[in-house]
Amino acid sequence: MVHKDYTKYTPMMQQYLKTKDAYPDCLLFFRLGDFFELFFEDAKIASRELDITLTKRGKTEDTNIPMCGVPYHVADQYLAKLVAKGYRVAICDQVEDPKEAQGIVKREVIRVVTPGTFTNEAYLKKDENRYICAIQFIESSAALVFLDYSTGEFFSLENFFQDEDQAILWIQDQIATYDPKEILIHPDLLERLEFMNEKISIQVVDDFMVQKKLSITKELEESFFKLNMRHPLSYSTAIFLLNYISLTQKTNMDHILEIIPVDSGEELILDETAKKNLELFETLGRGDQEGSLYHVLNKNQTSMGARLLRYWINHPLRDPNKINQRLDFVELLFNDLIFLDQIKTSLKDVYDLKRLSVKIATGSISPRDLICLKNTLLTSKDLEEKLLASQKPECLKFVSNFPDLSDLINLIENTLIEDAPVLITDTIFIKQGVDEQLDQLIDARTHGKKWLIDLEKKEKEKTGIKNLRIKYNKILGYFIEVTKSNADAVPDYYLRKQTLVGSERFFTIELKEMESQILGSKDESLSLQSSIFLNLKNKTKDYLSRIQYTAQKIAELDIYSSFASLAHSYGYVRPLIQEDQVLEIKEGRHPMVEANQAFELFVPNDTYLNQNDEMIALITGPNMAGKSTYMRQVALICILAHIGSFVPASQAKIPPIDRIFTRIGASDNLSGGESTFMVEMKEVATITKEATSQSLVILDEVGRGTGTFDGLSIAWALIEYIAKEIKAKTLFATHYLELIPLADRIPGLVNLTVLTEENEHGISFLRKISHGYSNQSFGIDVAQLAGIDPRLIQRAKEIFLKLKADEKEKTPSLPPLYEKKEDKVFDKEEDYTNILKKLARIDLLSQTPLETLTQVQNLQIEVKEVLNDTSTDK
Ligand SMILES: Nc1ncnc2c1ncn2[C@@H]1O[C@H](COP(=O)(O)OP(=O)(O)OP(=O)(O)O)[C@@H](O)[C@H]1O
Repeated sequence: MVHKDYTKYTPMMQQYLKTKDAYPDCLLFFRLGDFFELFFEDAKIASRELDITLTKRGKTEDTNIPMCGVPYHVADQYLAKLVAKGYRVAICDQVEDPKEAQGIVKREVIRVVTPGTFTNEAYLKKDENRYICAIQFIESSAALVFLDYSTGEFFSLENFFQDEDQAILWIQDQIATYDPKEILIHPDLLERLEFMNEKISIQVVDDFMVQKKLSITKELEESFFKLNMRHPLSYSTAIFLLNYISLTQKTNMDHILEIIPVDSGEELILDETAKKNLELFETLGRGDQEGSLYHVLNKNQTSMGARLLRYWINHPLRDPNKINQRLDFVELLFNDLIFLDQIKTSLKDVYDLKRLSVKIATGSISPRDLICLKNTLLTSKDLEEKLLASQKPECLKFVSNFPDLSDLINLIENTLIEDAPVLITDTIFIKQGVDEQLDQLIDARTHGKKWLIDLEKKEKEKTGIKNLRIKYNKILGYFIEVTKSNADAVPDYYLRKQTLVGSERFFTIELKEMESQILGSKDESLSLQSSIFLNLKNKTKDYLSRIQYTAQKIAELDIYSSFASLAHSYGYVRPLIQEDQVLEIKEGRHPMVEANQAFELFVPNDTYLNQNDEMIALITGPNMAGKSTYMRQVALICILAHIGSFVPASQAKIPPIDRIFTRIGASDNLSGGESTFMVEMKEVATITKEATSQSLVILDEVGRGTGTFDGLSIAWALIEYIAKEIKAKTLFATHYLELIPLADRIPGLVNLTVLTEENEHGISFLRKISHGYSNQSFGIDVAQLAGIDPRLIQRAKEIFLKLKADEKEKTPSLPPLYEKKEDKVFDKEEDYTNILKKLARIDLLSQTPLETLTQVQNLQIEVKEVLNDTSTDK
């Protein structure tokens, strides 16, 4: 609602309404004295969302104006709640001293707090970045930029797509990876995207035009220049996002030093499905962080390390050299426990430099923060010295470009006392010797205090009043207090100031004079300290890029030491990264199942996959045997190796992998309007379109979501397709026993099974993978273990025996094997004869109509193929 007629309101309300009308999509926090107040509709929303009392202030046309408010010094606490619920809040503060104001105090919106730009670290998750994102999709090119304003981390991604659906999928994958809290997007694109996370705040942008000239650092300008050369769409998207930040934050952005273009060609790609299925950040069932890969790996001492680890897991490397560089460092720390311990101990004291950087840039850093910065920089110097002293080549390389921040350390150390406060008050926090005038003022204050003590002593002696005290409060200033019983003993020169129930308060001319000296020096020293501190804050800005770089180095070191500790705790080994496309794991374990298994010991298993005779492993075995665990374990070991971690195995050779695909049940999207089977088929479609011979494919029971024949046929055809067309290393778990004989017919396909033992008590799981197959599912035994009513189990057993007995003793006729067209030597006549022979062999009397139908359908396909080939021949 726009309030056109302001005249019926008081001047203060008019000021409020004009400001509110300029920010219609925000709640307006309007500073009145020590409170931020909200009025009208805003007040109703805030009182509901923040659970604060709704009151009223004044009236308009006989109706009360609703009002509620929050104390200004704790406003962030309420802002955090509002932005978490997706609101934007405009902060309208007093921009002149009320004492100097003529008429109504001048107020302006100093900042708009939005879900993606809220930076108070007390309310941010320590181990998670908080991104704001802008997206553009123009003529087949899609660009996304992600900025964590609280740390200055800035990334761009750009891709070209021929297929629009693929572009949408890609955009959604990136959004799921970075999990932004706020998105700037064009309405047309918004319509085509499906946001799983409803908490994301969406800002619809009709036009990505830049409205304001930006003031950015030289470093950022340079990286923008490079970005514009390679990815112009990302460039314009990034400029727009920064423009938005500048318009809402109304402050500088000097902590944003570069934009990093993310090149997916250099990464092992993990789409959202794979991340979910492999439980990289949360468990499948309850969505808990505990039990995820991130949780097992995160042994970091610092928040910076914990956040960087998230990034590394989301973006595993593909280049063996880069992976080996990380592994070298982990190995070095792994082999030197004392050194590892020293580094971990030092890292414990490290402060979050990245989140400090936004405070430095915006000038909101406190004296206490600067002391923390100085101490962290001292620790970083100490770490650098430790690494240098080790004389190890990896360490020397790591510290070779460590920035020198000694000047800044000295500057802070020489200016601030160690116990510096969070808020600037009149307490002294600037060191002696920094400013002569300040020293004199402090002297006067100290002298004044001593004078007061002496005066108290002198007056006690003079008057003989033992409990005479000199006290101070804000209203009366300094005064002499005596109890009522001694009031008669006070001398004439005592002037009465206040009478209380049990005491009398006086002053003297002498005391009044000293009071103005002491209080004057207090005010003066406060303003002098503030200006010295302001100067220090400004100088600190010059060191921002070096501070950011140090933060990055500390975060990396933290992860390396975390990986080394993890390797020790769980007995991980360094993987060998080799290009020959052989994946070989000896005694591999599942990192999360192993870490969470308190009672049962994890049974290790071997894996061998190559690009020739052992490319696809078909895994059969009873329910609950451990098939899914085994397949996930292989994928997780590959991911661990690609992020530079040791792996849970006794030996591992891992080839560079371009992408891990997973098709594992239970990830249906019913709320998104798709059936379980449709989701399954979409995932299979992605695999067939995008997997390459360097991919790892995990397929768990593909086809089980539909009728047996459909499901079996799809599973069968998929195995053939992977073996012939894609040649990706694949693990395929199934209960379709009909697929087992395929190993004899499809080169590269091998059968694996999980061993079990049967005894008089039923089935026991050995969890051991072995070559071979299992043609029993033991589904009823597992149902019994699950506690299903024994009567139901008994009946199921009877039905099972009956069905088995009815089964005809015959080898099912198999459809012809898939053949690649170019391999086929074309002979029309011979083909027709073969088809006719097959038709003649169909045993109409002994098989079911459905079986006959399937066989005829297959023959029909073959006939069509021959006809097609003939027509292209002509
Ligand atoms: N190697 C192992 N060592 C110890 N426990 C294991 C091992 N593998 C699996 N398990 C445990 O066995 C249970 C079943 O494993 P999993 O889900 O992998 O079986 P499955 O064969 O895929 O079953 P289904 O066919 O019913 O899906 C899990 O709880 C897991 O923790």
